[in-house]
Amino acid sequence: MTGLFKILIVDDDADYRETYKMLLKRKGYNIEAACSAEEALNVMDKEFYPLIITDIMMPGKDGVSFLREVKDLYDKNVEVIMVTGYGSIETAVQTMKMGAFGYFIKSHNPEELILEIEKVYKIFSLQNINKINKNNEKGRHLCTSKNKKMQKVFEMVELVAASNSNVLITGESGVGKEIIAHLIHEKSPRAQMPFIPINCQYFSAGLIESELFGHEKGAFTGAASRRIGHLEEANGGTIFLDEIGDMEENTQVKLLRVLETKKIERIGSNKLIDVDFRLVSATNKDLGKSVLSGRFREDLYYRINTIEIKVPPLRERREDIEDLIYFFINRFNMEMGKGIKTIDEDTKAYLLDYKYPGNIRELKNIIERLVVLSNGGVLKAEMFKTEKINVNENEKENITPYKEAKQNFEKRYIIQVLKECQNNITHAANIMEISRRQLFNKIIELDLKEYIK
Ligand SMILES: Nc1ncnc2c1ncn2[C@@H]1O[C@H](COP(=O)(O)OP(=O)(O)OP(=O)(O)O)[C@@H](O)[C@H]1O
Repeated sequence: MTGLFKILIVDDDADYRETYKMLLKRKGYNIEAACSAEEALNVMDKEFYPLIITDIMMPGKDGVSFLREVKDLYDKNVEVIMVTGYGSIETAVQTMKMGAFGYFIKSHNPEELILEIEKVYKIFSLQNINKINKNNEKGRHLCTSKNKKMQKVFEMVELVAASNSNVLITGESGVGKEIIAHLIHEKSPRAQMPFIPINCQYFSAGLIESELFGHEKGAFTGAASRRIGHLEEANGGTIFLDEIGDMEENTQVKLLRVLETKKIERIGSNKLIDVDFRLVSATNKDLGKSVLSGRFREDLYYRINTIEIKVPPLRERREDIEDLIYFFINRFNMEMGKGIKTIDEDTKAYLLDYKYPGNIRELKNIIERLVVLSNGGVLKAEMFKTEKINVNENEKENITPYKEAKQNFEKRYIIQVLKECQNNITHAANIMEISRRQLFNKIIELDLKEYIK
C-alpha cells in the first residue's frame, strides 16, 4: 500500500513539481509539494513525511541547509533525496555525508528517481516488518484454536483487519491481547507501515503525553530537542494503546480530540498536524464499570470500542492447553538448543489440570522454566520443586511499619530472583511475570542497581 507512504517534493520550479507529482501519483504514492524549504517546513509541521525529495538550488533556504535542518532539528530518520542539475553534482555527493539518502540528476531518466524512492520505501517497510517480527516472528505464536470463542476471535481479526475501525481488545492479563493487536495490523492494508505499541500503565501523566503527541524544543524542563510523538510516527500505520484504562483524565480528553479531528498538537506548539493512524486499544479492566465510576470518559469509551474483541481466559479454552504446551516446548527447545523429546505423563497431567490464573503468559513461563532446568530428553515436574523458605521461630522479623516491611520483602525477593537468573533483568522479569520496565523501575526505586548486569 504505497498510498500510505507520504512523500514531500520541494522544488521552486512549478513544472518539475507537477511532473514529479503526476509521475509518482501514477505509481500509487501519496504526494505533497512545496515551492521552497520554508514552505516545506510549514507543511511538515502539519503532517509527518518519511521521505522528502528536495531540489538543491532554491531561492531562500537552499536544499543543503534544508537537509541539515531536517536531520538535526526535525527527525534524523526522515530520508531525503537531493535533486540537482549538472552544476551541483559535487554538492549532491557531499550531502550524502550529511545523511542524504541519495541524489537524482534532473536531466536523467525519471525512472532512476523512482528506483531510489522504491529503495527508501522498501527499507521503510522492511524496518517496520522487522519491528513487528521481533515481537511476532512467524511461528512464535499459535494462532489456531480448538475453542469456539477463540475461533470467533480469529474470525473477527480477519474481518476487522480490512477496515479502519477502532478496535478494543478486552480480556484478563496474559491472554494474548497484544498478539491479537499485532495480527490485526499484519493482516491490514497498513501492514507495511509502523505498528507502535504503548503501554499507558508505564508512563506518568506528563510523560505519556510527550510520548503520544511529541514536544517542541524547550516545551518543558528537560525538552532539549524536538521529539516526534508516536501518534505522528504511526502515520499510515497502527497505534496500540495497551492498558488504556489506566490513562489519566487529561490525556483521555486530548486523545478524544485527536480521534475526532485526526490532528495533533505537539506539546509547546499550537500548530495542528494531520495524522492518519488506526487505533487498537486493550484493557484488562471492565471499562464499562470505569465509565460508571467516572474513572474513564464515556465519550472516549464509545470512540475506542467501535468493535470489541473479547479474548477468553485460558481456563475457558482448556481444549487448547495441550497444543500450547507442545507449542512452547518446541519453541524453547529450538531457542535453547535443548533435546527434549517428550513430556513425562504426570507432568503433562499436572499441566493440563492447572488453573493458570496468569493465562498463556503463565503457561509459557512455566514451560520456559522447565525447559531451562531440564537436562535429559524428558520434561519432568520434579523440577517445579522450589526451596521452601522456612521462617524459624527465633528468626521472626521485628514488627516494622507496613511500608518498610513491604519494601524489605520486595528487596529480598528481587535480589533472590536476580541471583537465580545470573543478574539477567529480562529473564528475571519473565520469571516474576512483570515487564522488564516495571522491574527496572523497582530496581532503581529500591537502589538495587548493583544486582543487575
Ligand atoms: N497465541 C499465542 N501463542 C503464543 N504465545 C502467546 C499467545 N498468546 C499469548 N502468548 C504469550 O503470552 C504472553 C502474554 O501475551 P500478551 O502480552 O499478548 O497478553 P496480554 O493479554 O496483552 O497481557 P497484558 O494484559 O498483561 O498486557 C506473551 O509472552 C505472549 O507471547
